[in-house]
Amino acid sequence: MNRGCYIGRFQPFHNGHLNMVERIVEDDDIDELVLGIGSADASHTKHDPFTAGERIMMITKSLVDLDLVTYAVPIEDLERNSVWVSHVRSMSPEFEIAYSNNPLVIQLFEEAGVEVRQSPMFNREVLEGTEVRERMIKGENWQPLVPDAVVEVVEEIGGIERIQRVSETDGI
Ligand SMILES: Nc1ncnc2c1ncn2[C@@H]1O[C@H](COP(=O)(O)OP(=O)(O)OP(=O)(O)O)[C@@H](O)[C@H]1O
Ligand SMILES: NC(=O)c1ccc[n+]([C@@H]2O[C@H](COP(=O)(O)O)[C@@H](O)[C@H]2O)c1
Repeated sequence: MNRGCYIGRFQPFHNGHLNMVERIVEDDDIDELVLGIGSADASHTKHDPFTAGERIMMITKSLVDLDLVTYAVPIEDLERNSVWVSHVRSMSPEFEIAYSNNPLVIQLFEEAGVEVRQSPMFNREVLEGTEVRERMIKGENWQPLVPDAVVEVVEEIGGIERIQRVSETDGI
């Protein structure tokens, strides 16, 4: 039994993340997958608009039809990178393989002796959290970049009004 762990901020969970999960499903040696929600303590900013709970909703609803057991686990940031992998382990179901394309995350897991698997970037020109958030702020067409379930969650929580308001300057 092997469990994987895919870490990201998922602000919001978009189709690039979904493609990555679908690719992990194809890894025959992976039976279950943890989605580690990084910067879990961050919310209500332009860079990190959604709470950990809202990101859990986005991920759970987007992956509901997937043929894989998944766990979404919030992971708060720490001041010290050197102990971050222990911190992740302390919050997560046990896992053997980490999935990430983030150089710092890869470095920290490899130093801790964890196998790391990367994936190609899917349609990265548009499938990027920063691009999705920019489109939300400008009132542009962000919906095609995310799973339908994420559109529903963003609507339910008033996410567009929130990101637009917290991105405003107060004019001072
Ligand atoms: N289009 C994509 N294809 C494959 N992997 C991706 C894609 N976008 C992000 N990832 C990977 O998913 C993980 C989590 O990414 P993250 O939540 O930071 O999304 P992001 O799109 O890079 O967001 P942001 O622009 O907010 O930094 C990282 O390892 C990242 O490299
Ligand atoms: N010291 C730390 O708290 C530490 C170290 C490495 C990664 N992280 C987090 O892991 C996540 C990595 O996700 P991304 O690949 O989406 O950037 C981020 O939330 C990042 O803050 C935290």
